[in-house]
Amino acid sequence: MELIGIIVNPLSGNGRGSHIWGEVQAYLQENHIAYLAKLTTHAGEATQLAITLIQTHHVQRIIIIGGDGTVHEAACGIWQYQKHQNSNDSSPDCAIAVIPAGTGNDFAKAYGIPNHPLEALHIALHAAYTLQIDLLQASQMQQVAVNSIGAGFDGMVAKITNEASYKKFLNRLGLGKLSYFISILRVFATYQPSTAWLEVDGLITKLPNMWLAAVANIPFYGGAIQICPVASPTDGIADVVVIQSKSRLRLLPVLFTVYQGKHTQHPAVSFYKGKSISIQTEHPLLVQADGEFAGSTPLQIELIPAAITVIRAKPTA
Ligand SMILES: Nc1ncnc2c1ncn2[C@@H]1O[C@H](COP(=O)(O)OP(=O)(O)OP(=O)(O)O)[C@@H](O)[C@H]1O
Repeated sequence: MELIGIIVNPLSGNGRGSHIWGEVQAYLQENHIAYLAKLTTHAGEATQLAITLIQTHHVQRIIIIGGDGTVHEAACGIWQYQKHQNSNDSSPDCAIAVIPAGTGNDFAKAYGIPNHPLEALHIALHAAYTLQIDLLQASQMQQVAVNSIGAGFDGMVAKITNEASYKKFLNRLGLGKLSYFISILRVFATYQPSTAWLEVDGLITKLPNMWLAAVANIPFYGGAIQICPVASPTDGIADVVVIQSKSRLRLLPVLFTVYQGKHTQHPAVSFYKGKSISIQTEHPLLVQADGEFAGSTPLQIELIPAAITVIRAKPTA
């Protein structure tokens, strides 16, 4: 019988992870499903937990109960393990699945995973649909991102959201996504754009008055903001979205259309595509990777094609 690895962030979604784990555990036990669960005890631990589950317990599937931050860490572990795997080792790659328990849950949304824990669990257990997804590797972080890496405005939003007391409060009310919107409004009121230089596959573009530059692997970030509607995790290419404006007021329409992905024609917004991306800035800007604060610019990002396997929901026609 296959042993299924499970990583739980009990604190994700302000305790939702712990609650969901109780429900999932009861189902697994009632149905005599073999599993090995590891609960995180501190930030950053899910990377090593994923490596241990694969290396020591030989799991071929890891289910994450948590938010995008925990998925990010576990994906780093799976990728690091696979990278150092002996090339003679023919054992199949370890797939990752998610039962969303976080605040934003953009990863789950991108792969059609429902919010209902047992429905998400069924998808993870049946594993009828899988995808080999690209990853974004940020060289200075020794990390990979599954969703996006962004600098500037969104780095600041990630930082203040993760520190905000209203995130906890809104999660308790089941309104966690609203916390990103509140942070966006807060940052929007005071953010000062600056000059940056974007290099995509060797082509350098100067970006005066840059608010943000985000490299996207999926269309969403920040709790279902459709920042880059055309981004695909399976096309072997990264999409870069840049927002530039001298005027704050001029960006208001972007703020209110970006949730539906209808900001793409706005003159302040531009898109690029490439595999090797660097972002240099006149002064260090905050960086987010999968919604977690991840240092500051400069950034060098490489796309790693078809790097890990994701268990997804049945694709809609
Ligand atoms: N036991 C723990 N104690 C403290 N921090 C933890 C623990 N386990 C994980 N973390 C950290 O919590 C951060 C957020 O976790 P996660 O993304 O799962 O939940 P979230 O913040 O509620 O959701 P989202 O990322 O969707 O906003 C991660 O950076 C992770 O490293």
